[in-house]
Amino acid sequence: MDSYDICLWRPLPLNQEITPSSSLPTVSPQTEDIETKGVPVTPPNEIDYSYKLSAPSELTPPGSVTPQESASTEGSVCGEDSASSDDSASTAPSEDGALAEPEIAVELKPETETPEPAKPEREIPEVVVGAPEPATVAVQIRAPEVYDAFAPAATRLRHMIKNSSHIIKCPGVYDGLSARVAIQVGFEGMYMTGAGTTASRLGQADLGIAQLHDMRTNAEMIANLRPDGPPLIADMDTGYGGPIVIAKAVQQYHLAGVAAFHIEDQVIQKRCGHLSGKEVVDVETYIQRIKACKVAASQLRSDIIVIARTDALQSRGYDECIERLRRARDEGADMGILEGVQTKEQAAQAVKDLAPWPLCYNSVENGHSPLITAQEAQEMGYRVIIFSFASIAPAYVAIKSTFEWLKEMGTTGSSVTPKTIFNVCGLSESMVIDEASGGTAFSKGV
Ligand SMILES: C[C@](O)(C(=O)O)[C@H](CC(=O)O)C(=O)O
Repeated sequence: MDSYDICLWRPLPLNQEITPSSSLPTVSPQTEDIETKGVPVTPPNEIDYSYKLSAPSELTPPGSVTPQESASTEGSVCGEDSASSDDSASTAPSEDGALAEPEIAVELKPETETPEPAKPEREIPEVVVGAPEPATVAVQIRAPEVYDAFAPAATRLRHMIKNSSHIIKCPGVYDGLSARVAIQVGFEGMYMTGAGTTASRLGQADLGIAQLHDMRTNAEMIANLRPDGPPLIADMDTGYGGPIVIAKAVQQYHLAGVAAFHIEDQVIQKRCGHLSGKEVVDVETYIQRIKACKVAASQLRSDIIVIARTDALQSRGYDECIERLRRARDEGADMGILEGVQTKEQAAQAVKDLAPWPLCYNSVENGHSPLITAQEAQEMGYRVIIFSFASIAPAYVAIKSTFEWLKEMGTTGSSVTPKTIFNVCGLSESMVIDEASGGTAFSKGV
């Protein structure tokens, strides 16, 4: 028994103030170590991939096309470039959704200047948190500026949660392209939605159909697009089994490079948290799940962040949810999610009731919860906000309206070039690698 008692590893807790001595050491990449003679290579996080962030003024509000509007707008093609579309297509909403098409200007020369780490375009204003004392402390922690791009994503996310005064906004991504767009736009973190993974990989509804293999392979691909990029929070549903399977799931997510995951208390035959008729397991079974996560993470010496989610609101009420989350917290869960909150007041109350334990808000627009913006969630004291449907919903709208147009007109009317997509998906990264390796794959252009 003793040999299994290896829970000595204690990752940095998220609900305690950190001191400089517990901060990550800053690693300055040794450029000369990775420079080969005659083939100048910059460290991975210093390569100029020549991506340009869109200016906020160029952005079209993503909510500007609702599924209803799209269905009823004959001939409109979501995601088309009106400037270069033909007459009929020019009625369509502006191109690339919210994205200005990046000019591909592949720079194969080594950088002369060290690039700034991606920063949000607009500073998020400092907020005064209206929560009671402990929550205020948890939210206002400002640790020293330490950020190591080479640290595991889990470690980086832990430090981001501890060290930033603003809420970490994570768009839901469900495949490589949506994740690439999140990286291109410059998000600090990403969220792999189980609903979106199930819909896109399996063509199925969020009913517990996706299994560990489906989820892990998707998460692994997304997390490794840019290992030094935005940390990935991934859905782990119910953990896909009992404690042994859950421990395997944690191991697989850890090895996949996932920074954080949430595990819930629904029965294995679960459903989306924003559907009615959810059933939850008893508290002891839920706590077993959390313990299994912590044992596995501990064995792996992993910083992976365990987010305990409860779906008990519908069937057991608010107080039992808070009790479940408290128990999960006491078992070492790093963060909590109260799924499907019914009112803004309830969302704010949960932060207060669980303070200083950090909470993540799951924003499912048009789901069972009220619309809460990132700013509002920040003011309530939430530390992370995930927007589960942020890519799958607009993708559906765009694909459907384009297909309707194609069916009618015999052409998509699209102005997006193949290169636009390839650029987002790392064309220039591949070119840099080829050039630096002495390859000539792109010597005649691309
Ligand atoms: C967060 C979630 O687990 C997801 O898979 O994205 C879903 C989102 C949804 O299906 O509405 C959930 O909230 O259960």
